[in-house]
Amino acid sequence: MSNEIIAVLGAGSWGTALANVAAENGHDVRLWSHRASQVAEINETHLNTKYLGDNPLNEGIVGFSDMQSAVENADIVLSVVPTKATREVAQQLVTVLANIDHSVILMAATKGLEPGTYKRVSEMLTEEVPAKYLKGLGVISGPSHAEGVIKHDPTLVSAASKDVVAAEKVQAAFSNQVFRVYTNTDVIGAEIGGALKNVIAIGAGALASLGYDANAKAALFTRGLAEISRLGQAFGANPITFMGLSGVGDLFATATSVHSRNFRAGVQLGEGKKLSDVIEDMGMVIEGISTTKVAHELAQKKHIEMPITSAVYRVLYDNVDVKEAIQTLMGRPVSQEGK
Ligand SMILES: NC(=O)C1=CN([C@@H]2O[C@H](COP(=O)(O)OP(=O)(O)OC[C@H]3O[C@@H](n4cnc5c(N)ncnc54)[C@H](OP(=O)(O)O)[C@@H]3O)[C@@H](O)[C@H]2O)C=CC1
Ligand SMILES: O=C(CO)COP(=O)(O)O
Repeated sequence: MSNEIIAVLGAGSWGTALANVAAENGHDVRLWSHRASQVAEINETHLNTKYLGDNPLNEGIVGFSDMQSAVENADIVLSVVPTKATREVAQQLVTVLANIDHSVILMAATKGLEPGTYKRVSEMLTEEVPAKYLKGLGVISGPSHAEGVIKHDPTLVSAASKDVVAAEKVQAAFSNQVFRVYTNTDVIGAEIGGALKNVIAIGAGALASLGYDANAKAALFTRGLAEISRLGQAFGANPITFMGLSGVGDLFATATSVHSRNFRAGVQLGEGKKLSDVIEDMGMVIEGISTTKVAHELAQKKHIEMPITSAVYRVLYDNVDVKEAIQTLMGRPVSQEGK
């Protein structure tokens, strides 16, 4: 394995965990954060306490406040900020790449859709970053809680890109005995699966808060995946992708785990907590809250049946009680499976 220079933009839980994987593989890893205090903590104590508690970070990770120093000579750049910060950070990256006249493989590990435009993260990056600065563009997706990755739980993800060489480079750079990267060319499927599973995970948390067991969970996962797949296919995704890591895999990991911010948000909403309090108390991005609105609007616009997404939307945005939302779902006209 060759030694790569890898810049990670965003030092939240996922950016830091991915930086740690790359540093453990012996790469030169630069972790950029917009907060100087966090950079100091990473460099001085090899910890990121706000996001990863007392889990020690590999000492090969160097924190940077200056994006240009982080990106200089980088082979691979990972964008791991929340969806809502993606364009802003991409614009800063473009300024840097123009200054140093450099091109990179750019991968997003963000899972969301842009409000208003309905764009996927890779679409935002394509719009923001001129092709002359790109040696390949793609996404990293799959069932991968930062809390598990940092503790070396065996984890599988996919690196999806139309550029197979770029995806293989990312695969080689990040794979090891506990972190295994598959390549995939279906970027649309990987992104729709990664973004939409968060909506179903909120629903799963709400179900859990009511004490419902395996039947209800299986119903939610199965029909949730059916509507994710319907939306994905409307955008040209390969339906097989939803049977893979960034589909059913990530849905399972997120909708069953207390590590998931989306699942936990669903539990709290089900317990009657106000949405604004749920967001404030989490202190980390809960992507599914915004994605639910985007997906609900998209479903209406494109006439795609997404009843579970609509139910989660009504709980989040219309203050509908979880039990009432479930009753509405169960009271829909009976139908044929496979449609
Ligand atoms: N956590 C996980 O296990 C996984 C997360 N993801 C996805 O990765 C993305 C990031 O998630 P995660 O790391 O968990 O999020 P966190 O909330 O843990 O961290 C977000 C990071 O982005 C920084 N940030 C926010 N806005 C900006 C901005 N405008 N400019 C620069 N930096 C900014 C935050 O800084 P500050 O501290 O100042 O707020 C923080 O360092 C999400 O889309 C998520 O869905 C995907 C797989 C796993
Ligand atoms: O995407 C994730 C795991 O694959 C993380 O999910 P949460 O954002 O819900 O924590």
